[in-house]
Amino acid sequence: MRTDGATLSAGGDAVAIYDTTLRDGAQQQGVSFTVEDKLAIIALLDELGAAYIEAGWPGAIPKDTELFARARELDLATARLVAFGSTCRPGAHAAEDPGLRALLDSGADVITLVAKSDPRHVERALRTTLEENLRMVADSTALLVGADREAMVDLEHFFDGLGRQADGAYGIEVALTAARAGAGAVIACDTNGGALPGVIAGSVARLRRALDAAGHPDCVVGIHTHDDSGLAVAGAMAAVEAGARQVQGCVNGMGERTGNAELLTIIANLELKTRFTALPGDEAERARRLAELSRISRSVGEIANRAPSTRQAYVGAKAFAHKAGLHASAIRVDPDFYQHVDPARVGNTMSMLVSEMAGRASIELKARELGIDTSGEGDVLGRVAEAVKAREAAGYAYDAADGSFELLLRHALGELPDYFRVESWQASVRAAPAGADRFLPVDGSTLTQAEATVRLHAGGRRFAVLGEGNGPVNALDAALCDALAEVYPEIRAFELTDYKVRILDAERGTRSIIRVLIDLTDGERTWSTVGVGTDIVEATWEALTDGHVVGLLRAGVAPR
Ligand SMILES: CC(=O)SCCNC(=O)CCNC(=O)[C@H](O)C(C)(C)COP(=O)(O)OP(=O)(O)OC[C@H]1O[C@@H](n2cnc3c(N)ncnc32)[C@H](O)[C@@H]1OP(=O)(O)O
Ligand SMILES: CC(=O)C(=O)O
Repeated sequence: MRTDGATLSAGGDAVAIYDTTLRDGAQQQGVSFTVEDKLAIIALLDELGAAYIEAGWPGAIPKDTELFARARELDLATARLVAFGSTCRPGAHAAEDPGLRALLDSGADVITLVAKSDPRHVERALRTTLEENLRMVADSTALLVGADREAMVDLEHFFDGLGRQADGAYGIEVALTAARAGAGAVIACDTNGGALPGVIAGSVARLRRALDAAGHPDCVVGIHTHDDSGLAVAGAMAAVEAGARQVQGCVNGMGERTGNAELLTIIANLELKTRFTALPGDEAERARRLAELSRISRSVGEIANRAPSTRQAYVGAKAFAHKAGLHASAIRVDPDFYQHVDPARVGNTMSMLVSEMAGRASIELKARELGIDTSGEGDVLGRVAEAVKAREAAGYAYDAADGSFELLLRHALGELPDYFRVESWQASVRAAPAGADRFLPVDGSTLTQAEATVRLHAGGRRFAVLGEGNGPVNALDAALCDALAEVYPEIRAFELTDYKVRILDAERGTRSIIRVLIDLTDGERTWSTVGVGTDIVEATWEALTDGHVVGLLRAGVAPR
């Protein structure tokens, strides 16, 4: 029984999830999977419960030929591996087509063939007749079926073709030809990503009716959409409503040009908002699989070396992050007021962002998220909200620096531990030696040298430490770390993972206010801090010292 959101459909049914991250997803600029990458993603998709994983085009791409050879050893729990290819060439017999032979030799027991279904493409791109294209589809499909393979046919440019033809019959005829030859599924492809959801729904319904009327009720209709109009998921959902029972897409919306339909969003939509099922198993089993969506998104992103968008529906790191004070005040009563589903159902979490848009409720909820009890501290909440607004007006940005916010809050609550006290710091940069060639090849060394001195008190002792580095920030960091590590050896594990600088009033040029945001990790936890100043080193120093305090706090270190 689904409880979240609206029910989009009255009739229940199972929709087969067909992942094409490894084939169409790999058609995205900058994506290049190794065989090992593909094997790792196959394992993740199988864990998730995809019905089909289109893993590549053996015969056309050598790595995919190797992948299918190695995949023979795989023992997949839910998924079936699909080899992708095209129909035979015009004028050639399917049985003699080297491409089809390679698909059969791949050992894949499911094979999807792409076929032209728009007369314009048949006549101008394939340079053959409409009849010959039907013959190619029939022969190629029959060859696969005759070899005991499950055959599917992608109807390339299906919607463009139907839209342009006076009677719109050819795309349907290609589908019926494939079904007659034994195809188990015909997939309506919005290859150029230009079709609107209403058009997709109407055309898919028409295709379904045509197959039924021709005596092929068992031939599944699939949908394959691209995001060129920003409507790939909407188109796929509309197609399911209209009778499609297989949905193709890619994890994190990877794919050619603007990408394919984001498959995880479709799975979540189907499972949480319709009566259709997208994952295998009973209700408890499907809920368990659904809760893996966020992890799968991140893992595939890591393997592809393309971090998913933090704003990605359902699974993005910020998909349930709330910034507006009015939202927070209602969320305090019930998170459902500003969330379309419970984030836990897709393995995600809610988070509060504190900024100039915060009210007391935002501060209270963020404090709760940080494990800080603010009950009975109504005045403090108000004061902190005001302080955040005033400091953001001066250039700070707390929604990207929850570590700095924690310090502000703990200070207001009188709970900020006194780890160390800075007496003074200074940093200097020495210019390149006279006569040095600034157009020398870059070899990792720099032409400038920097040093910094930090004087501070910690653990009842005074430290005066000189640091050297390849820049003033690096030198300051070295000096601060050397001084503090005498008392707090824990900070040796702290590592800077990101450093962002922003000029806040660019029209003032080099006299501008500078904001520095840094991300730190101790290998277990990550946190962010912010510093503001008229000087980049001054802003960095603030972010850096705050970063060390937050790190000690989060590691549970007591002041020494
Ligand atoms: C919509 C999609 O995303 S479909 C997936 C597309 N994916 C890829 O193209 C990735 C892999 N492709 C490749 O490695 C190569 O393009 C190959 C090996 C398939 C073909 O390479 P080549 O033989 O050098 O041909 P080329 O790429 O120049 O052109 C494609 C040929 O296939 C033909 N073709 C295109 N679609 C089809 C089809 N559905 N059925 C049969 N032939 C087709 C074209 O007309 C063209 O024929 P031509 O060589 O007589 O002009
Ligand atoms: C088959 C395919 O990838 C397309 O038509 O977009």
